[in-house]
Amino acid sequence: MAHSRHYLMCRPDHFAVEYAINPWMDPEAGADAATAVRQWEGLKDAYEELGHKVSLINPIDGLPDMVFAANGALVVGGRVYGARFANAERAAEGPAYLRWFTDNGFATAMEPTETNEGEGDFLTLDEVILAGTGFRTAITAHKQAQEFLGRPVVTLQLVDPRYYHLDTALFPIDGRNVAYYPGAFSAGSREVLRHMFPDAVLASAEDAAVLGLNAVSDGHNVVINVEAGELALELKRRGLNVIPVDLSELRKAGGGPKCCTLEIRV
Ligand SMILES: CN(C)C(=N)NCCC[C@H](N)C(=O)O
Repeated sequence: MAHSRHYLMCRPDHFAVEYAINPWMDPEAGADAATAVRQWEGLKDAYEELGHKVSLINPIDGLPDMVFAANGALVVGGRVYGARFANAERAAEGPAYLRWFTDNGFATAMEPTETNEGEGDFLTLDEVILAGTGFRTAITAHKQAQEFLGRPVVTLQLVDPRYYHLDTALFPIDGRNVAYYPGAFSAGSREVLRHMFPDAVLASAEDAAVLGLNAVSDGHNVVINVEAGELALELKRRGLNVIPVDLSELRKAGGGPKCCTLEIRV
């Protein structure tokens, strides 16, 4: 099918909130792995019903955030730029994801020297890769990714700790346009976004606060957190097919649909 995508996902069998590395996480409140698995299955089913291919990486006991596959790498044109996590709690995920790619025939794979959290902070459009920095991914990784992937990388400065990854504050609607929450970005980066995307969808603080920007679009269908009502209406007004999903359990760790989804672009 024309809009078919290939996604890598990781079943949240070992999901938990045991540490706090972002403001959404409260280890005292915890989270329920069984509920997370059920909600995650709903997301996987939604992709498969849309005709997308889903591959799975085995979850590893002791890595409760491994469900957030988007952070595991950045894959463009079949080249795999590996992740190097900012926090020790997730450090082992980088090599695990890179190994999945080398085991599955991706010969051009790079173990990065610079701190970066994969598609959490790198979002790929047709002509450019947008890259977040400020909380997790180092600006030096933007340069390294550009050199390795041969695509222009545009740096965007994140300023609100609740929106610690670029993909919590912006998603590509298609290869040329995006939706974003302006409050997550510095004044200079807001100007860059206005300049690059004059027709962007601007999300409200309320929709950002339910991780409504952590959505996955194939250019026609947008899989988005069910609570992001106003944003969903605007996307529908623009002719997109909106598929709401409930990932409230995973939001307790600071993640949504996009966090659970690593796109494999060959
Ligand atoms: C948007 N993406 C990929 C994410 N925002 N990922 C969720 C990571 C959550 C994890 N507890 C962490 O803080 O790293």
